[in-house]
Amino acid sequence: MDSQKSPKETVLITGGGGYFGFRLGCALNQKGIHVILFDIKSPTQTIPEGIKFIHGDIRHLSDIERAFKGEDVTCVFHVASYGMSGKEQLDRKLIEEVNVGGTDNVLQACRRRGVPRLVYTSTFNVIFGGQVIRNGDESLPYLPLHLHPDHYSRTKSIAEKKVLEANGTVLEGSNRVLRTCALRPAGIYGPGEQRHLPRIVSYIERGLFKFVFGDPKSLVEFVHVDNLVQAHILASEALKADKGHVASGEPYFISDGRPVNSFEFLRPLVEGLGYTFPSVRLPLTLIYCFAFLMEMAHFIVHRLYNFQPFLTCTEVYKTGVTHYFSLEKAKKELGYEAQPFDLQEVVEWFKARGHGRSPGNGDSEALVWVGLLVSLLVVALLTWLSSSVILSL
Ligand SMILES: NC(=O)c1ccc[n+]([C@@H]2O[C@H](COP(=O)([O-])OP(=O)(O)OC[C@H]3O[C@@H](n4cnc5c(N)ncnc54)[C@H](O)[C@@H]3O)[C@@H](O)[C@H]2O)c1
Repeated sequence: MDSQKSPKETVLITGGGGYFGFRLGCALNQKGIHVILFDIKSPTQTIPEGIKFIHGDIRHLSDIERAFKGEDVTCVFHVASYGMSGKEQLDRKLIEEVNVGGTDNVLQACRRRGVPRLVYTSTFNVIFGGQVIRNGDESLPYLPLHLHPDHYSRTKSIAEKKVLEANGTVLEGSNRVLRTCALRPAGIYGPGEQRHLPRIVSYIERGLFKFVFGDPKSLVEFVHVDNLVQAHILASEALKADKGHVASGEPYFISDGRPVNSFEFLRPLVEGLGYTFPSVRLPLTLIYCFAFLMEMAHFIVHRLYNFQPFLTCTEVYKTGVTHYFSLEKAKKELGYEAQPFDLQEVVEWFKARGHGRSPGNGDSEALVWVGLLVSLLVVALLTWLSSSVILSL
Protein backbone atom coordinates (compact mmCIF):
# COMPACT_ATOMS: atom_id res chain seq x y z
CA MET A 1 0.00 0.00 0.00
CA ASP A 2 2.69 2.42 -1.07
CA SER A 3 1.13 5.82 -1.61
CA GLN A 4 3.86 6.84 -4.08
CA LYS A 5 3.24 3.87 -6.36
CA SER A 6 -0.57 3.91 -6.24
CA PRO A 7 -1.86 7.28 -5.02
CA LYS A 8 -5.46 6.47 -5.91
CA GLU A 9 -5.73 3.09 -4.27
CA THR A 10 -9.11 2.67 -2.57
CA VAL A 11 -9.77 0.48 0.47
CA LEU A 12 -12.98 -0.25 2.34
CA ILE A 13 -13.08 -0.92 6.08
CA THR A 14 -16.10 -2.75 7.48
CA GLY A 15 -16.57 -1.72 11.10
CA GLY A 16 -14.79 1.51 10.17
CA GLY A 17 -16.87 3.44 12.68
CA GLY A 18 -15.43 1.40 15.56
CA TYR A 19 -12.31 1.99 17.59
CA PHE A 20 -9.79 -0.01 15.61
CA GLY A 21 -11.41 0.39 12.17
CA PHE A 22 -11.44 4.17 12.48
CA ARG A 23 -7.82 4.31 13.63
CA LEU A 24 -6.83 2.10 10.68
CA GLY A 25 -8.80 4.33 8.31
CA CYS A 26 -7.05 7.47 9.59
CA ALA A 27 -3.60 5.86 9.23
CA LEU A 28 -4.33 4.77 5.65
CA ASN A 29 -5.75 8.19 4.79
CA GLN A 30 -2.51 9.77 5.99
CA LYS A 31 -0.65 7.52 3.58
CA GLY A 32 -2.65 8.99 0.69
CA ILE A 33 -5.01 6.04 0.29
CA HIS A 34 -8.68 6.69 -0.46
CA VAL A 35 -10.55 5.19 2.51
CA ILE A 36 -14.22 4.18 2.75
CA LEU A 37 -15.48 3.46 6.25
CA PHE A 38 -18.54 1.20 6.32
CA ASP A 39 -20.49 0.75 9.55
CA ILE A 40 -23.94 0.79 11.15
CA LYS A 41 -22.62 3.47 13.53
CA SER A 42 -20.81 6.70 12.69
CA PRO A 43 -17.39 7.14 14.31
CA THR A 44 -17.44 9.05 17.60
CA GLN A 45 -14.60 11.26 16.35
CA THR A 46 -14.69 13.77 13.50
CA ILE A 47 -14.04 12.08 10.18
CA PRO A 48 -10.88 13.56 8.61
CA GLU A 49 -11.10 15.13 5.18
CA GLY A 50 -10.69 12.62 2.38
CA ILE A 51 -12.31 9.72 4.25
CA LYS A 52 -15.78 8.68 3.12
CA PHE A 53 -18.25 7.19 5.60
CA ILE A 54 -21.01 4.92 4.35
CA HIS A 55 -23.78 3.88 6.68
CA GLY A 56 -24.61 0.21 6.09
CA ASP A 57 -25.06 -3.22 7.61
CA ILE A 58 -22.91 -6.20 6.62
CA ARG A 59 -25.95 -8.41 7.27
CA HIS A 60 -27.35 -7.00 4.02
CA LEU A 61 -25.39 -7.84 0.87
CA SER A 62 -27.09 -4.97 -0.97
CA ASP A 63 -25.68 -2.47 1.58
CA ILE A 64 -22.13 -3.69 0.96
CA GLU A 65 -22.59 -3.66 -2.80
CA ARG A 66 -23.91 -0.11 -2.60
CA ALA A 67 -20.69 0.89 -0.80
CA PHE A 68 -18.60 -0.55 -3.66
CA LYS A 69 -20.60 1.23 -6.34
CA GLY A 70 -18.51 3.53 -8.51
CA GLU A 71 -15.35 2.66 -6.54
CA ASP A 72 -12.39 0.52 -7.57
CA VAL A 73 -11.73 -1.06 -4.19
CA THR A 74 -8.46 -3.01 -4.12
CA CYS A 75 -8.51 -4.15 -0.51
CA VAL A 76 -11.22 -4.78 2.08
CA PHE A 77 -10.30 -4.77 5.76
CA HIS A 78 -13.10 -6.80 7.32
CA VAL A 79 -13.10 -5.48 10.90
CA ALA A 80 -16.84 -5.37 11.78
CA SER A 81 -17.97 -7.81 14.43
CA TYR A 82 -20.51 -8.12 17.22
CA GLY A 83 -20.61 -9.73 20.65
CA MET A 84 -17.07 -9.29 21.93
CA SER A 85 -17.67 -8.13 25.49
CA GLY A 86 -20.24 -7.44 28.19
CA LYS A 87 -23.92 -8.10 27.59
CA GLU A 88 -23.42 -8.18 23.79
CA GLN A 89 -21.76 -11.56 24.39
CA LEU A 90 -25.12 -13.02 25.32
CA ASP A 91 -27.09 -12.13 22.13
CA ARG A 92 -26.37 -15.31 20.15
CA LYS A 93 -28.68 -14.56 17.22
CA LEU A 94 -27.20 -11.17 16.39
CA ILE A 95 -23.66 -12.46 16.96
CA GLU A 96 -24.22 -15.20 14.39
CA GLU A 97 -25.91 -12.91 11.88
CA VAL A 98 -23.12 -10.33 11.98
CA ASN A 99 -20.02 -12.48 12.42
CA VAL A 100 -20.94 -15.41 10.17
CA GLY A 101 -23.67 -14.13 7.82
CA GLY A 102 -21.97 -10.74 7.54
CA THR A 103 -18.62 -12.33 6.66
CA ASP A 104 -20.29 -14.47 3.97
CA ASN A 105 -21.76 -11.29 2.50
CA VAL A 106 -18.45 -9.42 2.58
CA LEU A 107 -16.69 -12.31 0.80
CA GLN A 108 -19.45 -12.57 -1.78
CA ALA A 109 -19.39 -8.83 -2.45
CA CYS A 110 -15.60 -8.96 -2.93
CA ARG A 111 -15.93 -11.73 -5.50
CA ARG A 112 -18.78 -10.02 -7.33
CA ARG A 113 -17.05 -6.63 -7.39
CA GLY A 114 -13.58 -7.97 -8.27
CA VAL A 115 -11.85 -6.93 -5.03
CA PRO A 116 -8.49 -8.78 -5.08
CA ARG A 117 -7.47 -8.60 -1.38
CA LEU A 118 -9.16 -9.01 1.99
CA VAL A 119 -7.62 -8.81 5.46
CA TYR A 120 -9.81 -10.21 8.25
CA THR A 121 -9.53 -9.03 11.86
CA SER A 122 -9.88 -12.25 13.81
CA THR A 123 -8.94 -12.92 17.45
CA PHE A 124 -6.72 -15.04 19.74
CA ASN A 125 -9.99 -16.73 20.76
CA VAL A 126 -10.18 -18.90 17.64
CA ILE A 127 -7.46 -21.01 19.32
CA PHE A 128 -7.85 -20.15 23.00
CA GLY A 129 -10.80 -21.43 25.00
CA GLY A 130 -9.56 -21.44 28.59
CA GLN A 131 -6.60 -23.87 28.18
CA VAL A 132 -3.08 -22.78 29.14
CA ILE A 133 -1.05 -21.81 26.03
CA ARG A 134 2.57 -20.65 26.28
CA ASN A 135 4.23 -19.20 23.19
CA GLY A 136 1.74 -20.96 20.89
CA ASP A 137 2.09 -20.55 17.16
CA GLU A 138 -0.07 -20.72 14.05
CA SER A 139 0.37 -24.50 13.76
CA LEU A 140 -1.99 -24.93 16.73
CA PRO A 141 -5.38 -26.36 15.70
CA TYR A 142 -8.57 -24.35 16.00
CA LEU A 143 -10.39 -24.90 19.26
CA PRO A 144 -13.21 -27.39 18.44
CA LEU A 145 -16.37 -25.32 18.00
CA HIS A 146 -18.31 -27.06 20.77
CA LEU A 147 -15.58 -26.16 23.31
CA HIS A 148 -15.96 -22.41 22.83
CA PRO A 149 -17.52 -21.06 26.01
CA ASP A 150 -18.97 -18.05 24.18
CA HIS A 151 -20.70 -17.58 20.86
CA TYR A 152 -18.59 -14.60 19.78
CA SER A 153 -15.40 -16.70 19.76
CA ARG A 154 -17.17 -19.61 18.05
CA THR A 155 -18.52 -17.38 15.28
CA LYS A 156 -15.18 -15.56 14.86
CA SER A 157 -13.61 -18.99 14.36
CA ILE A 158 -16.22 -19.98 11.76
CA ALA A 159 -15.74 -16.63 10.02
CA GLU A 160 -11.94 -16.91 10.02
CA LYS A 161 -12.12 -20.34 8.40
CA LYS A 162 -14.51 -19.01 5.75
CA VAL A 163 -12.15 -16.13 5.02
CA LEU A 164 -9.09 -18.36 4.68
CA GLU A 165 -11.00 -20.90 2.57
CA ALA A 166 -12.06 -18.09 0.25
CA ASN A 167 -8.40 -17.49 -0.57
CA GLY A 168 -7.78 -18.36 -4.23
CA THR A 169 -11.44 -18.24 -5.28
CA VAL A 170 -12.05 -16.65 -8.67
CA LEU A 171 -13.28 -13.07 -8.97
CA GLU A 172 -16.40 -12.85 -11.14
CA GLY A 173 -15.85 -11.78 -14.74
CA SER A 174 -12.05 -12.14 -14.59
CA ASN A 175 -9.31 -14.73 -14.31
CA ARG A 176 -7.95 -13.11 -11.13
CA VAL A 177 -8.41 -14.56 -7.66
CA LEU A 178 -9.27 -13.23 -4.22
CA ARG A 179 -6.33 -13.27 -1.76
CA THR A 180 -7.19 -13.36 1.93
CA CYS A 181 -5.44 -13.55 5.28
CA ALA A 182 -6.46 -13.26 8.94
CA LEU A 183 -4.85 -11.40 11.84
CA ARG A 184 -5.54 -12.70 15.34
CA PRO A 185 -5.05 -9.83 17.79
CA ALA A 186 -4.74 -9.93 21.56
CA GLY A 187 -6.91 -7.51 23.60
CA ILE A 188 -6.69 -4.05 22.00
CA TYR A 189 -5.82 -0.95 24.05
CA GLY A 190 -4.94 2.65 23.36
CA PRO A 191 -6.24 6.16 24.02
CA GLY A 192 -9.96 6.46 23.29
CA GLU A 193 -10.58 2.69 23.39
CA GLN A 194 -14.30 2.29 24.10
CA ARG A 195 -14.92 -1.39 24.66
CA HIS A 196 -12.90 -2.48 27.70
CA LEU A 197 -11.15 0.49 29.30
CA PRO A 198 -14.16 2.75 30.09
CA ARG A 199 -15.87 -0.22 31.75
CA ILE A 200 -12.77 -0.95 33.81
CA VAL A 201 -12.41 2.72 34.76
CA SER A 202 -16.08 2.85 35.78
CA TYR A 203 -15.51 -0.16 38.06
CA ILE A 204 -12.43 1.50 39.54
CA GLU A 205 -14.36 4.74 40.10
CA ARG A 206 -17.35 2.98 41.68
CA GLY A 207 -15.00 1.23 44.10
CA LEU A 208 -15.71 -2.18 42.55
CA PHE A 209 -12.10 -2.92 41.68
CA LYS A 210 -11.46 -4.29 45.16
CA PHE A 211 -9.86 -7.62 44.30
CA VAL A 212 -7.84 -9.36 41.63
CA PHE A 213 -8.13 -13.05 40.85
CA GLY A 214 -6.22 -16.04 39.52
CA ASP A 215 -2.56 -16.98 39.69
CA PRO A 216 -0.31 -13.88 39.90
CA LYS A 217 2.05 -15.69 37.52
CA SER A 218 -0.62 -16.10 34.82
CA LEU A 219 0.34 -14.27 31.63
CA VAL A 220 -1.74 -12.85 28.79
CA GLU A 221 -1.07 -10.34 26.03
CA PHE A 222 -2.38 -7.06 24.72
CA VAL A 223 -1.84 -5.11 21.54
CA HIS A 224 -1.65 -1.35 21.18
CA VAL A 225 -4.06 -0.12 18.53
CA ASP A 226 -1.22 1.38 16.45
CA ASN A 227 0.72 -1.89 16.43
CA LEU A 228 -2.41 -3.56 15.14
CA VAL A 229 -2.82 -0.86 12.49
CA GLN A 230 0.77 -1.49 11.39
CA ALA A 231 0.11 -5.24 11.18
CA HIS A 232 -3.00 -4.75 9.01
CA ILE A 233 -1.20 -2.48 6.56
CA LEU A 234 1.69 -4.96 6.31
CA ALA A 235 -0.74 -7.86 5.84
CA SER A 236 -2.49 -6.06 3.02
CA GLU A 237 0.89 -5.49 1.35
CA ALA A 238 1.85 -9.13 1.86
CA LEU A 239 -1.15 -10.23 -0.22
CA LYS A 240 0.27 -8.44 -3.28
CA ALA A 241 2.20 -10.05 -6.14
CA ASP A 242 5.36 -8.02 -5.43
CA LYS A 243 5.49 -9.64 -1.98
CA GLY A 244 4.95 -13.07 -3.56
CA HIS A 245 1.42 -13.21 -2.08
CA VAL A 246 3.21 -14.48 1.03
CA ALA A 247 0.23 -13.93 3.34
CA SER A 248 -2.28 -15.65 1.03
CA GLY A 249 -4.54 -17.96 3.02
CA GLU A 250 -2.49 -17.44 6.23
CA PRO A 251 -3.38 -16.54 9.83
CA TYR A 252 -1.04 -14.48 12.08
CA PHE A 253 -1.07 -13.81 15.81
CA ILE A 254 -0.55 -10.11 16.58
CA SER A 255 0.32 -8.63 19.96
CA ASP A 256 2.79 -6.25 21.61
CA GLY A 257 4.94 -9.34 22.23
CA ARG A 258 5.14 -8.71 25.99
CA PRO A 259 3.25 -11.34 28.03
CA VAL A 260 2.07 -9.78 31.28
CA ASN A 261 -0.32 -10.54 34.14
CA SER A 262 -3.69 -8.93 33.26
CA PHE A 263 -4.01 -7.08 36.53
CA GLU A 264 -0.38 -5.91 36.53
CA PHE A 265 -1.02 -4.55 33.05
CA LEU A 266 -3.84 -2.45 34.53
CA ARG A 267 -1.83 -1.27 37.55
CA PRO A 268 -0.55 1.95 35.87
CA LEU A 269 -4.13 2.85 34.96
CA VAL A 270 -5.47 2.28 38.49
CA GLU A 271 -2.59 4.10 40.18
CA GLY A 272 -2.30 6.75 37.45
CA LEU A 273 -5.92 7.74 38.16
CA GLY A 274 -5.09 8.03 41.87
CA TYR A 275 -6.65 4.81 43.17
CA THR A 276 -5.11 2.05 45.27
CA PHE A 277 -4.31 -1.22 43.54
CA PRO A 278 -6.24 -4.07 45.27
CA SER A 279 -4.34 -6.32 47.63
CA VAL A 280 -7.02 -9.06 47.88
CA ARG A 281 -6.61 -12.01 45.50
CA LEU A 282 -9.50 -14.48 44.99
CA PRO A 283 -9.46 -17.94 43.35
CA LEU A 284 -10.22 -18.01 39.63
CA THR A 285 -12.82 -20.77 40.08
CA LEU A 286 -14.74 -18.67 42.60
CA ILE A 287 -14.87 -15.73 40.21
CA TYR A 288 -15.84 -18.05 37.37
CA CYS A 289 -18.74 -19.28 39.51
CA PHE A 290 -19.67 -15.65 40.24
CA ALA A 291 -19.62 -14.80 36.51
CA PHE A 292 -21.69 -17.89 35.74
CA LEU A 293 -24.36 -16.77 38.23
CA MET A 294 -24.31 -13.27 36.71
CA GLU A 295 -24.85 -14.77 33.26
CA MET A 296 -27.73 -16.90 34.56
CA ALA A 297 -29.32 -13.87 36.19
CA HIS A 298 -28.92 -11.94 32.93
CA PHE A 299 -30.46 -14.80 30.96
CA ILE A 300 -33.50 -14.84 33.26
CA VAL A 301 -34.20 -11.11 33.47
CA HIS A 302 -32.69 -9.62 30.29
CA ARG A 303 -36.07 -9.14 28.60
CA LEU A 304 -37.20 -6.98 31.51
CA TYR A 305 -33.84 -5.48 32.45
CA ASN A 306 -30.92 -5.87 30.04
CA PHE A 307 -28.21 -5.03 32.57
CA GLN A 308 -24.45 -5.14 32.00
CA PRO A 309 -23.03 -8.20 33.83
CA PHE A 310 -20.10 -7.28 36.07
CA LEU A 311 -18.06 -10.06 34.42
CA THR A 312 -18.82 -12.85 31.97
CA CYS A 313 -17.29 -16.35 32.14
CA THR A 314 -15.26 -15.68 29.00
CA GLU A 315 -13.87 -12.49 30.48
CA VAL A 316 -12.78 -14.43 33.58
CA TYR A 317 -10.63 -16.96 31.79
CA LYS A 318 -9.37 -14.47 29.19
CA THR A 319 -8.10 -12.40 32.11
CA GLY A 320 -6.89 -15.13 34.43
CA VAL A 321 -5.63 -18.09 32.34
CA THR A 322 -2.16 -17.96 30.76
CA HIS A 323 -2.25 -17.68 26.97
CA TYR A 324 0.29 -15.96 24.79
CA PHE A 325 1.57 -16.55 21.27
CA SER A 326 4.75 -16.25 19.25
CA LEU A 327 5.14 -13.35 16.81
CA GLU A 328 7.76 -15.14 14.72
CA LYS A 329 5.53 -15.79 11.71
CA ALA A 330 4.25 -12.20 11.61
CA LYS A 331 7.80 -10.87 11.93
CA LYS A 332 9.22 -13.15 9.26
CA GLU A 333 6.43 -13.00 6.67
CA LEU A 334 4.87 -9.57 7.24
CA GLY A 335 7.88 -7.69 8.60
CA TYR A 336 5.86 -6.86 11.77
CA GLU A 337 7.83 -5.17 14.57
CA ALA A 338 5.83 -4.27 17.67
CA GLN A 339 6.60 -0.74 18.89
CA PRO A 340 6.85 -0.19 22.67
CA PHE A 341 3.76 1.45 24.23
CA ASP A 342 2.43 1.71 27.77
CA LEU A 343 -0.76 2.86 29.47
CA GLN A 344 0.47 6.40 30.20
CA GLU A 345 -1.31 7.94 27.19
CA VAL A 346 -4.47 6.06 28.23
CA VAL A 347 -4.22 7.55 31.73
CA GLU A 348 -3.78 11.02 30.21
CA TRP A 349 -6.79 10.43 27.93
CA PHE A 350 -9.03 9.63 30.91
CA LYS A 351 -7.66 12.48 33.01
CA ALA A 352 -8.30 14.93 30.17
CA ARG A 353 -11.96 13.84 30.33
CA GLY A 354 -12.33 14.51 34.04
CA HIS A 355 -11.54 11.05 35.40
CA GLY A 356 -9.24 10.44 38.35
CA ARG A 357 -9.68 10.40 42.08
CA SER A 358 -10.36 13.54 44.00
CA PRO A 359 -10.87 13.44 47.82
CA GLY A 360 -14.32 12.21 48.85
CA ASN A 361 -15.26 11.79 45.18
CA GLY A 362 -17.98 9.10 44.83
CA ASP A 363 -17.23 7.47 48.22
CA SER A 364 -20.87 7.03 49.31
CA GLU A 365 -21.94 5.68 45.93
CA ALA A 366 -18.93 3.36 46.02
CA LEU A 367 -20.10 1.94 49.37
CA VAL A 368 -23.46 0.95 47.87
CA TRP A 369 -21.79 -0.76 44.92
CA VAL A 370 -19.27 -2.53 47.13
CA GLY A 371 -22.13 -3.78 49.35
CA LEU A 372 -23.88 -5.18 46.28
CA LEU A 373 -20.69 -6.76 44.97
CA VAL A 374 -19.88 -8.39 48.32
CA SER A 375 -23.43 -9.83 48.56
CA LEU A 376 -23.11 -11.33 45.08
CA LEU A 377 -19.68 -12.72 45.93
CA VAL A 378 -21.10 -14.36 49.05
CA VAL A 379 -23.78 -16.07 46.91
CA ALA A 380 -21.04 -17.19 44.50
CA LEU A 381 -18.92 -18.42 47.42
CA LEU A 382 -21.80 -20.50 48.82
CA THR A 383 -22.53 -21.97 45.37
CA TRP A 384 -18.83 -22.64 44.81
CA LEU A 385 -18.42 -24.32 48.22
CA SER A 386 -21.54 -26.45 47.83
CA SER A 387 -20.47 -27.59 44.33
CA SER A 388 -17.00 -28.47 45.71
CA VAL A 389 -18.62 -30.52 48.49
CA ILE A 390 -20.94 -32.33 46.02
CA LEU A 391 -17.97 -33.12 43.73
CA SER A 392 -15.93 -34.49 46.62
CA LEU A 393 -18.75 -36.88 47.73
N1 LIG B 1 -11.19 -5.01 21.17
C1 LIG B 1 -10.45 -6.08 21.40
O1 LIG B 1 -9.86 -6.25 22.47
C2 LIG B 1 -10.33 -7.14 20.32
C3 LIG B 1 -9.50 -8.25 20.54
C4 LIG B 1 -9.37 -9.20 19.53
C5 LIG B 1 -10.03 -9.03 18.33
N2 LIG B 1 -10.82 -7.94 18.13
C6 LIG B 1 -11.48 -7.76 16.84
O2 LIG B 1 -11.06 -6.51 16.34
C7 LIG B 1 -12.10 -5.91 15.59
C8 LIG B 1 -12.31 -4.47 16.01
O3 LIG B 1 -12.57 -4.40 17.38
P1 LIG B 1 -12.92 -3.01 18.08
O4 LIG B 1 -12.40 -3.10 19.46
O5 LIG B 1 -12.52 -1.87 17.22
O6 LIG B 1 -14.49 -3.13 18.16
P2 LIG B 1 -15.62 -2.05 17.90
O7 LIG B 1 -16.85 -2.60 18.51
O8 LIG B 1 -15.16 -0.70 18.30
O9 LIG B 1 -15.77 -2.08 16.31
C9 LIG B 1 -16.58 -2.98 15.64
C10 LIG B 1 -17.45 -2.17 14.69
O10 LIG B 1 -18.26 -3.08 13.93
C11 LIG B 1 -19.47 -2.42 13.70
N3 LIG B 1 -20.53 -3.34 13.35
C12 LIG B 1 -21.16 -4.22 14.18
N4 LIG B 1 -22.14 -4.83 13.51
C13 LIG B 1 -22.11 -4.35 12.25
C14 LIG B 1 -22.89 -4.61 11.11
N5 LIG B 1 -23.91 -5.47 11.14
N6 LIG B 1 -22.60 -3.95 9.96
C15 LIG B 1 -21.59 -3.04 9.92
N7 LIG B 1 -20.82 -2.75 10.98
C16 LIG B 1 -21.09 -3.40 12.13
C17 LIG B 1 -19.79 -1.73 15.02
O11 LIG B 1 -20.76 -0.71 14.86
C18 LIG B 1 -18.42 -1.23 15.42
O12 LIG B 1 -18.23 0.11 15.01
C19 LIG B 1 -13.31 -6.82 15.72
O13 LIG B 1 -13.40 -7.65 14.58
C20 LIG B 1 -12.99 -7.68 16.91
O14 LIG B 1 -13.60 -8.95 16.81
C21 LIG B 1 -10.97 -6.99 19.10
